[in-house]
Amino acid sequence: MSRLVSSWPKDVASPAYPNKRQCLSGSRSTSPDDTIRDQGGSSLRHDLYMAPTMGGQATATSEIEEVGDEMQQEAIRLAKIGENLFLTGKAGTGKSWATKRIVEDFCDRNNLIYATAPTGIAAINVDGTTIHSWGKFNLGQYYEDFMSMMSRETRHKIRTMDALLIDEISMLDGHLLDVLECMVTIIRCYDEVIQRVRKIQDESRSGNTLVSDLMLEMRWNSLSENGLGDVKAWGGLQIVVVGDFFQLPPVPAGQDTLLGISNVTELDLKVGRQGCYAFESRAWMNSNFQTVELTEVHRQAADDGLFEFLNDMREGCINDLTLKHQAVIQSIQCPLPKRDDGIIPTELHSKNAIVNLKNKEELDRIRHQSYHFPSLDEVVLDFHHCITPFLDKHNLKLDDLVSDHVRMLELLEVRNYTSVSCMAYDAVMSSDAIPKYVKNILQNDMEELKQHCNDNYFANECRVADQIELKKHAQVMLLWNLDLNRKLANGSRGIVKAFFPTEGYLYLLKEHMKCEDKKSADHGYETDDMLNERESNSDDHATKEHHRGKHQTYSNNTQPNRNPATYDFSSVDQQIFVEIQEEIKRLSYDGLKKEIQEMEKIISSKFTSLPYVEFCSGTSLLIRPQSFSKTFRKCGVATRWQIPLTLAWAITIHKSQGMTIDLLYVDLSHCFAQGQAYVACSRGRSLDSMQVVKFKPTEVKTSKKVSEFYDLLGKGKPYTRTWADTIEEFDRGIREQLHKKLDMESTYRNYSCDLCGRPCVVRQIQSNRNNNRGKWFLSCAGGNGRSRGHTWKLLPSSPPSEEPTKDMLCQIPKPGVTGLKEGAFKCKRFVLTGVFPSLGGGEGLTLGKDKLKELITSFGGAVTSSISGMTNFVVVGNDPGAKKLAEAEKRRSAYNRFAIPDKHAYYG
Ligand SMILES: Nc1ncnc2c1ncn2[C@@H]1O[C@H](COP(=O)(O)OP(=O)(O)OP(=O)(O)O)[C@@H](O)[C@H]1O
Repeated sequence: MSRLVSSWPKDVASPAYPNKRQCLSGSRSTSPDDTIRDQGGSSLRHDLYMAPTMGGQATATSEIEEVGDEMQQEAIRLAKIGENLFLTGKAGTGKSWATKRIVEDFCDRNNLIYATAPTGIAAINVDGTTIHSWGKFNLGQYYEDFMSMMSRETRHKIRTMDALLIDEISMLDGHLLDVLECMVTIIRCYDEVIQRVRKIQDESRSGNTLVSDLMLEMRWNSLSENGLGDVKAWGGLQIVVVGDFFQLPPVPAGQDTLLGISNVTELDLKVGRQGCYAFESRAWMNSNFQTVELTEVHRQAADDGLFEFLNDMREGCINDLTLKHQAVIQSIQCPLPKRDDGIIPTELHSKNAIVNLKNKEELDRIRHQSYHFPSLDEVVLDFHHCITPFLDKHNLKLDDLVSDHVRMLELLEVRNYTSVSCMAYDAVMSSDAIPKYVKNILQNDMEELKQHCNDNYFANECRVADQIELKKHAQVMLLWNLDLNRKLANGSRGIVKAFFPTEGYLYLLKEHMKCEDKKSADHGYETDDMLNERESNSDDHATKEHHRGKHQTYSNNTQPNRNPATYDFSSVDQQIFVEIQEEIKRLSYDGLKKEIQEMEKIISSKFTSLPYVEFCSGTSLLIRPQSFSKTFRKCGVATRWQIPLTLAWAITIHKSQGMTIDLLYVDLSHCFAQGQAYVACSRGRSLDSMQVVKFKPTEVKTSKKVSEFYDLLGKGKPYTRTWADTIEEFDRGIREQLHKKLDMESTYRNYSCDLCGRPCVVRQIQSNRNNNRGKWFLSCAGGNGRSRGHTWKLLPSSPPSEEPTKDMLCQIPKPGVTGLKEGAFKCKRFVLTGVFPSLGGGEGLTLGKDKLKELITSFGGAVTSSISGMTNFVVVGNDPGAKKLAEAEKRRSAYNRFAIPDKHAYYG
């Protein structure tokens, strides 16, 4: 592995070459015509605000040069001669710039290179696709079905391509890189290894080990023993990886399966893993990369000390502040002057909740009608894992139960969007053929899963909000990779132009479908409608159901007639109407069919109108709900149907990686990830165009592993720790946790509820609210815990040496300590947020909250966990939840509607 370091002096400005070519990511200038004029005072600012971050890049095209600096040229040369290349360097040194030139160079030579990145927005930055869509695989977290990745199309692509480029490599999981390498090698050397692979797959079916893990093992061990050791890494494919490991790390996979669901064993836990760096993979070790480290700064071109400061931040060297550091910190903390042109800075924050609060503030300034989009949340059990064993045991077939149930619902004309799994769950629960004990087990599993999804996925992890409020002219960001070719990815920015009736859109879709069907009929093909007619004339319903598939029958037939002969579009803007029609015409026949099916589901729920958004790339599109889901292995799936948009006056630091932002405001409070503070600050161009608040040198986190990796790289030595070590460590952690749980359970086994006397159970807090995740608590196994006054007490982090007495548990004071009259809070509902140090809650502990709750209930009040239209008081402590504050604020402005969950939503 070689390492080349630039000899270009940092303080010498690069020569200004004429701009012959447009920047690939392309900024669109804001013409006077673009300015929205019908909105009053703030309109100009809302529109102009889009300009600095177009396409995730605020690059001024006039600065782009045709020729790069010395090291950029060296990188392009190495890629050209076919070397495997690792292109790295500090933020703003022109890695993405050089990457685009490498891709151009391949294209000029008619060589096939695929530019990819781990996220949609990073992929757009290099005019590429995401690594997942390139590989056409659906790995999820567990890489189980390895062979299904190898579609004929993928195989052809991988065999015929010349190079694979991966940008933002710091965010790519090391284990995934190994899986990719294995896949590419096997495909490129298919004939040699396919027999072996089939054998592995057969063997793995009988055992418990994951197919992909076995295959990886084989790739590195057995294959070489069988004379395939000469198979080169990546099967000889050229690899170019680009990125800075000091920036954001891969997202950890988490440990979802620590749920007490039936049939989930300790073995299942093994697959919950932590993210690990790409340089920890065996693929990395064997890729024999030539390393080029870019050192010349292009983003922060001004000689104001910012670049040097950022470098020290990157490497975690700002604990002992020098005078120069102090001068920079002082300067970046100064507020930015207000601009005459109305442009306001792009705000970066560490957490979604803070971003949401800021965006809400900006939204409130717009004087247009609000449109509300409540999500549709579903939880379904993993049927195969949870129910099938019981059905088998009782010699029952799910198909029989489900179709009975479906027919019954059809008779009752129940209009509900739901999945077959939900139906099946209901079918099993309402069937007399299923013994009660099985139903109880399933119900417990379902409750456990629901609780887990509500506390974690729906409350914190899902990247789209449960309630979205939008207005015309709102700045928005897409949360879904809609179409990378049209630069519509997770992170793309846009502005809401209008709202369009969902029924009207469905009407247009169906009208177009009719035209298409007519065209096909004219050409002599049998259309879906003709097929339906033929089927309905047939007496044999069983055949019909078999022919069309249950799911389809279900979702179509339970819908009301949504085929109005005409639709009144008089309230819709003519131009937008035409644009939407044009967009519909772009859909393929299958795409149209799918769109109609999905829209039918959506209409049956809550989405009565849809936002029409103009994106920075120039494309305007009607945005319909998408399903955001998370699979809990062997337990079930949580799905949220929601419009994939979020307000975007402020964005999270994670979304900003790769951007250059001309006018920047950064709030560094609550930074949690390594490299996060560095990524945020390094988006700015100069000291006078950025403001940073809540900067604490001690909060600037860097990864020891990454420092070690770059140290070794500097010495020309390889990094030898692999993700397998990381996983082993992780497994060890889980095992320790399990043992601890057993210890805790046996220590507190004799404890019973203070209120009802039923036994208590030991559990761990799953939600990370108030940083409480992982803390142990003792709660009544029978009642609904704290809210009803049953025992709920935090436990010390490890079991005491002797048997605990009641005194050793956290004590709650008896009521009557205030001067309030009895029943003073009767019929009043309270919500508490934050910590209450004066009542004993500190460092994120809920102890103070418990005491306050006890006091409120002792005076007749009720304490609920979330704010609703019934809430009378929100009691705010230290460090309150931003979400709750925002909700309280919203309710105060007369928003008083309930989102009533659907029967099958299993939510709340
Ligand atoms: N050779 C060059 N000449 C002029 N401008 C350049 C050159 N290389 C990069 N730039 C400009 O410098 C800015 C930062 O470049 P780029 O985004 O490629 O850096 P990066 O190393 O990829 O940053 P990050 O790590 O933050 O993603 C961009 O505005 C880019 O257009």
